[in-house]
Formats: sequence, structure tokens, C-alpha cells
Amino acid sequence: MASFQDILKYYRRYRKASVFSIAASSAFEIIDLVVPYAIGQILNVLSGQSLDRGLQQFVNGTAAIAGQTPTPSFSLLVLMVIIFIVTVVRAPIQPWIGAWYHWEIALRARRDQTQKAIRKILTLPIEFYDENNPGRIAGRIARGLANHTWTYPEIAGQFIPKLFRVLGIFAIILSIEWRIAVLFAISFILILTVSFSKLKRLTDKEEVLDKHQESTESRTSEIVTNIKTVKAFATEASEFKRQSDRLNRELKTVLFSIHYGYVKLAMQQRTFIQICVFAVLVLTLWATVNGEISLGHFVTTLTISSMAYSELEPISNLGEVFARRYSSMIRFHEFMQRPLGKDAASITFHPSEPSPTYAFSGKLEFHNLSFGYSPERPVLQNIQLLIQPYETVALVGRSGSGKSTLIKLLCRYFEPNQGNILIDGQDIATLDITGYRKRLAIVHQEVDVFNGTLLDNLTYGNPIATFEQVKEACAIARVDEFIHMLPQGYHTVVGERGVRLSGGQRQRLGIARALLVEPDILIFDEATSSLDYESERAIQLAMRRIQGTRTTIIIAHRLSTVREADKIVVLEQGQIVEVGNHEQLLKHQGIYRRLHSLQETGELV
Ligand SMILES: Nc1ncnc2c1ncn2[C@@H]1O[C@H](COP(=O)(O)OP(=O)(O)OP(=O)(O)O)[C@@H](O)[C@H]1O
Repeated sequence: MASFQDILKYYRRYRKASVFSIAASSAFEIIDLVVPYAIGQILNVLSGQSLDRGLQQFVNGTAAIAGQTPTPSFSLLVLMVIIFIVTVVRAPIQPWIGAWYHWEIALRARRDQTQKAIRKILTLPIEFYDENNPGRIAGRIARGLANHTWTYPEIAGQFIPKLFRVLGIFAIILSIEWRIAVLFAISFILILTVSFSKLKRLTDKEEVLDKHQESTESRTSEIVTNIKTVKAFATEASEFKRQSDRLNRELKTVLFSIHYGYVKLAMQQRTFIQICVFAVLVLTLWATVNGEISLGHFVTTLTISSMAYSELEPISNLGEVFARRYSSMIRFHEFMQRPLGKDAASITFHPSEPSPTYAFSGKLEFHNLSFGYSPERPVLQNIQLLIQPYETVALVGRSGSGKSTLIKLLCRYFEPNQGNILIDGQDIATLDITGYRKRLAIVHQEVDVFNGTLLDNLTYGNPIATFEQVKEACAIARVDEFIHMLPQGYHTVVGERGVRLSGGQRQRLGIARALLVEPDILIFDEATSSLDYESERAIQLAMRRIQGTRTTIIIAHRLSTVREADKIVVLEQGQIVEVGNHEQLLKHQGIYRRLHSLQETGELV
């Protein structure tokens, strides 16, 4: 669970600058109070009353140094110089010491934390992304970072200095008339305590609202991602209704629960503040009429106490803003505290510390491998398999039999519960994960295309590939067959803001991209499952050219894709039940034959 402490830790790196700038801003707020005090003293001089003792001594000392007599005119001159220093001289300094640092800290912290968030995104376990959609994750991070950035300058530059200002005011009033100071202190503490306790309750409601908003955003993002399905099932109206209901629910919470609460609080605060200001006026006037305080003190007390009460509203407004943002900041920290993937510790982020470079022949041994996503449900059991270098091995089996899971273990997205996987005789668990994964390449059913040129996408895994290498990979993967149809050839922008590639074209791009990293092990994860016959055929031809050049593992539902594999491994309920080539397995009256017959003739044998 994240807490307030985590919000403080967000700025920990800038602690010293933070303490300095908060102290400086607070000092400026207190210095500001010199003006009403000096004005009060000027009034005393003008009305023939004496200066305060301390000030009189200061004027006398200054007069002695200047070789002057401390006349009323000289006192006025000293007071004007003081006012000049704390107003005009201070003016150009304050923004540099206050505003500059507050924003610098907030902006630097945002850079740091955005880096951390990106690192987090890159190191969370892969199953996190199965359970959380991109809209929800992106929304949570963006809101959390933005709210931290806006909050810091307000709290460090305004909220805390204002509290110090109020303390300074209290000290001045105390030096003038203690009864007014007591009234002032009690009213202040009362207003702030009541306000903050109410804000605490509003924060809880804000948290509910934040969750509602996250769900709405998440669904909107799903609609965008799955728009084809929405349209195909003609569910526009129901999606619209669902989102409208959610927005109405949000509005109801924000308007009648949260906003109502803030307005009610503001009303109570204002009324109470005005009662207090009036009470101070009555008390101060009473003390002046009775000759207990001077006219100058009357003006000073009234001016600074109304200054103090006028600060109450901004202080509690800042508290309100903080309360509104609190839950999204906390939810950001909850995201940041999510446990990392098992591979996270060994992922290197520093290009200056490159991971070791491996080169394997591609011999793979699965030794007595067992695995389950949860302990009570084994998905793979006692897998024993040997894959020779340059061999092409197909994994087939019914849906849910564990084919993809085996690949996930090979890629080290998960660690096996029992047994191990050896590459060239070395346990993959002992290898540097980045160095090891660089020797693997995988072509998924859905090939991701990044926004950029086709060339950028091809060289994604190997940015230093030469154009000759790119062309060679494109020839093998049959990318060259469609490249001339693209307006700028290799330099055509594809992806989000560019030309849309078809499923088959994306697959071929995926294969060429995989080939360009020159992997020792190439994996096709249902690469042809969603393609039409012609595209499938093109991919099969590409695969045929790759066959024998490196260890290749093919997961396939369509058995036509795996017919030419050196070895076909049939999985059933997480266990290997048959191994052999196409002809051998057809002779065997087993699952492969049944699946094959089903696909060829549509009938079970
Ligand atoms: N992240 C996960 N968490 C929990 N269970 C999972 C997860 N991924 C897969 N499974 C379960 O593990 C089992 C094997 O799934 P796997 O994806 O490996 O099968 P598959 O043979 O590749 O299936 P398909 O051919 O349909 O892709 C299934 O019962 C599936 O529900």
C-alpha cells in the first residue's frame, strides 16, 4: 500500500534544494509583514506617539552611526528605507530563489519519475499486460506524474510559506496584545482542523471517483483498440450507453458528493473567518479606545490579522487541491510498487554496461520441465525434449495444451517450477537475460508495428544492420514482393500514422526483422494462423528458406505449416505425447493423425 511518505519520497533526491527554497520562500513571507508593522510605526510618529522600544533603539543606533540626531523625521527616513528594502530590493530576488527552485525541483523530479515509470513498464511481468489494458496503465501514470508536478510548487512555494507567514503574524499580534493573539490562534487552529478533517473525508470520495474514471478511460481505450469488433457486432449504441452511464455516475459522484462537500466547506470557512475578523476588529478597537494599544498598533493589528485571515482561504484551497490530487498520486505509487517480473533484476538499462555477447549453436535440451501459473494447476509436466542445432521443430497440440507456455519458459518470461532448459549445455537460468534473449527471435501471430519507416521497423532489433543485410533478410522473408507497392519503398512510414500493412505483410516484416538480429533460435508463434492461403504460402516459402540455417521452433495450429519440420512434437495437457516427423506420426494412430485428418478432410479418424 502506498502512503503519504511515498509522495514525499518522490522529491527525496532534491531534499537540500527543497529545504533551502522552502526556507527562503517562508522567510520572504515573514519579511513581508515588516511593511504593515512599519506603516503602523509611521502612524505613531505622525500622530506624535513613540516608536516601539526595539525599533527606537535601532533608530538611535543608526542615527549614532550616521552622526545624526534621532528626530521624528530621521525615524521616518529609517522606516522608509526599511520598507524600500523589503519591497523594492526584494522584488527581483524573490522569483529566483522561490519560483525558480520550486519549479526546477518539480520538473527534475518529473523527469526522474517518468524514467522510473518507463523502466517499470519495461520490467513488469508480461502477464501484467494480459490483465491491464494500455489505457488504464497510461492514464494512471500520466495523471500521477502530472499531479505530482503541479502539487510541489503549490505546497513548497505557497502552502508551507503561508503557514510560516501566519506564525509570524501570530508573533507580531502577541507582541502587541496577547488577548487578540489567543483569539487569533484558537480561531485559526479550529478552522484548519475542521477543514482538514473534512478534506480527509473528501479525499476518500476522490479515490472512488479516481477508480470510476480509470474504468471509463480503460473502456474507452478498449473501444478504440477493438473498434472493428464493436462495429462488426453493431454494439455502438450499447457501448455508448455503457460509457454514458459511467460518465453520469462520475458526474453524480463529483457533483453531489465531492463538489457539494467542497462548496459547503468553503461556505462554513468564509462565514467563520468573517466572524473572526469582526471579533478582532471589536477587540482591537476596544483596546485602542481604552488606551491599551496605540493608534499605530491598532492599524498594524487590523491589517495583519485581516492579512492572516485572508490567507486562510488560499491555505485551505491548497489543501483542497492537494486532497483532490492525493488519490491519483497514491495510485501512481501503487503502480510503481507493483512487483517486478522475475527477469527484471538482470535487465541492463545502461548502454555503457553492455550485457555479454553470446553465440550458440542452437542445441536445446528441456530437462524434466514442469510449470504452472498457479501451484495448484500444472500447465507443463515433465517435459523432456532434445532439439539439435539447426533443427526445425514444430510444437502442435490442442488449444491450451501448453505450447505457448513452453516458449514463454524458453524466453525466460517465467521460471520453471521444476527442471531446466539448457542451451549448448548451459542452463539458461544462469545466463545474462539480455544477452541470452538477443540470441532468440520470435515472430508472433500479431506482429507489432511501431510508428516510423519500414526500415526503422525492420532494423528494430539490430539498428546497425547494413542496407545489404536488410535487403537480404527482406528477400528471404519475401518483404521485397510488396515493397515496390509502398510509396517510398523502405522509407515509407508505417504504423500508427502511416501506411497500414496487411496481416501477411506484417508477418513478413516480422520475419525479416527477426532474421536481421541473426538469432540462434528463431520462433514462429502461430505466425500463419490468421493468414489467407496466399500469404500463408509466402510465409511457408520463407520458412523453407530459413530451414537448416538455424534452430527453428514453430508453433502451429495449421498442420500444413509444419509438414516439413524435422521433428514434430505433440503436446497434450502439458505433456509430450508424440514425437516424430510428419510421415512417422501419420503412421502412428495418435493425436497428430487425428488432428491431421480433421484438418485435411474435416473428419475424425
Ligand atoms: N498468464 C497466464 N496465467 C494463467 N494461466 C495461463 C496463462 N497463460 C496461459 N494460461 C493457461 O495455461 C494453459 C496453457 O496455455 P498455452 O497458451 O500455453 O496453450 P497453447 O497450447 O499455446 O494454446 P493455444 O494454441 O490456444 O495458444 C491454458 O490452460 C491457459 O489457460
